[in-house]
Amino acid sequence: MIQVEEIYKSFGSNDVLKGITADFKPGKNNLIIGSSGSGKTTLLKCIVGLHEPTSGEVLYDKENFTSMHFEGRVPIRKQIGMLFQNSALFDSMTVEENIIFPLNLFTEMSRGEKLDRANFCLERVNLAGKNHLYPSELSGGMKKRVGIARAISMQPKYLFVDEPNSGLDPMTSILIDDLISEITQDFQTTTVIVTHDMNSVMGIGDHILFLHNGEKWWEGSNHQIAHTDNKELNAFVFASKFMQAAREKL
Ligand SMILES: Nc1ncnc2c1ncn2[C@@H]1O[C@H](COP(=O)(O)OP(=O)(O)OP(=O)(O)O)[C@@H](O)[C@H]1O
Repeated sequence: MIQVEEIYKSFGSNDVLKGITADFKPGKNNLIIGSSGSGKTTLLKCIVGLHEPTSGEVLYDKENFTSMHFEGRVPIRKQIGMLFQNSALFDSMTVEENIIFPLNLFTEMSRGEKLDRANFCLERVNLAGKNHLYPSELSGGMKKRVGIARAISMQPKYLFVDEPNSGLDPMTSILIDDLISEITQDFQTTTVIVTHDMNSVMGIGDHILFLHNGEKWWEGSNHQIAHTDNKELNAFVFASKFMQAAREKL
């Protein structure tokens, strides 16, 4: 479990996060949503240590990550998998080399063990046999799946995903969401996803945090969100005509 306690983050005079407290549980898809500039990415970066919070704490399974120095954080970092918005694959490496990259950095595994792990991960994302392709030979959806395979190569306890659906068509987006959700279930990862995508919210939102102007404005599940009377959340969720029409049927 990840606990975020009273996180504040300012950049100069810009107070971006204003006291966010939340728990993210294992085996759940924890979604952070909110309009542009509400602080979603800043919160994600504070949780993984890419930003230091101005105040407040982040705990990984009760261990205070925020108060640790670089060296102390290494064991927790090794248990973190990340899928970045643009998949962030290395273009000069094959699919297999991309997946093995973290294993080379962080483990003493033999070459055979690394290849076995790469093949297991590729199978898990339905890309078995694509080992020797280069990223330029892959579609956007396939790149995301390779990104997921790399993110799970270290068998992470914690999985962070930034905008998994950006640049994907609706059908592929749903496949990627379902894959992330299955992995969360199968490996009981604590998964934290930043998203704008209302299909994701409705489809896989076990636990949703809605940020508004840097504050936690609402928290609940996808079942609850459809019936909320929170004005700002309603405006966000039902901004499109399609969602307004869908609400009539809920
Ligand atoms: N490194 C930084 N230095 C200064 N200001 C920053 C930095 N990172 C983010 N900000 C500011 O923090 C605010 C929130 O940005 P953030 O990227 O967290 O929002 P977001 O909700 O993820 O937005 P979007 O949905 O558009 O990605 C913005 O005003 C942004 O300018």
